[in-house]
Amino acid sequence: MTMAYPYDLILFDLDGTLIGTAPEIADAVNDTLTVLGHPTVSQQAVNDWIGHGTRELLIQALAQLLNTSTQQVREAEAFPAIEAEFAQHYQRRCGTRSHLYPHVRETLQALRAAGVKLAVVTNKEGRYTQTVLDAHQLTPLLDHVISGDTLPVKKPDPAGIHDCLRRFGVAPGRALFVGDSSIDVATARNAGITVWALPYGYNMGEPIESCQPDRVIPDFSALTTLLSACDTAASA
Ligand SMILES: O=C(O)COP(=O)(O)O
Repeated sequence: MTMAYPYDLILFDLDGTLIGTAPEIADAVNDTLTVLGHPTVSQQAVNDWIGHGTRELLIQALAQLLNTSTQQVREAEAFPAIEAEFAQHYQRRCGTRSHLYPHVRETLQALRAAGVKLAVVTNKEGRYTQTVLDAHQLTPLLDHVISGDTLPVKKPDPAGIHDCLRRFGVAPGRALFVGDSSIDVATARNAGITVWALPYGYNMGEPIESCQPDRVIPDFSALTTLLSACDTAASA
């Protein structure tokens, strides 16, 4: 018998939820800073800057090093060239030091086999999203991917979720967001869908409980167990 899950569509954040990407993001940022003749930044600092896309992360790193505002970095004449330099390093680093979190692949496979539509909604720019997903052979398991530059707005704007709901003809009550940060919780709340959160990702240094997701789940095996329990409860 095919498992009937309580959700027809599950949307996943990428960085810190499906894949631990922080080490190779730090490598690319530090490659860039080294070329520019700046000191490097720590892994912890990079972890805490993840969330608004790699462009914003690079801006934060430069603002800290140059002791200036993010606005000034964003508007600096030299910034486009720095971003282009970073792009080369990040494309090269993508997939080299990231890792899939435990039980992610089996969970996505099981959900897909049960007919649940699966999508990624990330703030990471599209070209890097694709490289990271391909490096971990996740692309064939996903029905749709929305990156930080796919739409005119990114998370916490709910447009990415709305796009997926429309695309798959799913009502908000039948969709679940699984993420690792306050940005993900806010995005799901803005779209009016349920949100479960993992505690091991990147939440700008804050414990995930402080964002008040509907549930905190320890890992992906718990996700399957909880969804199956919902099924048992529904059919009891
Ligand atoms: O690239 C980022 O900063 C954030 O990416 P995420 O939305 O997948 O967490």
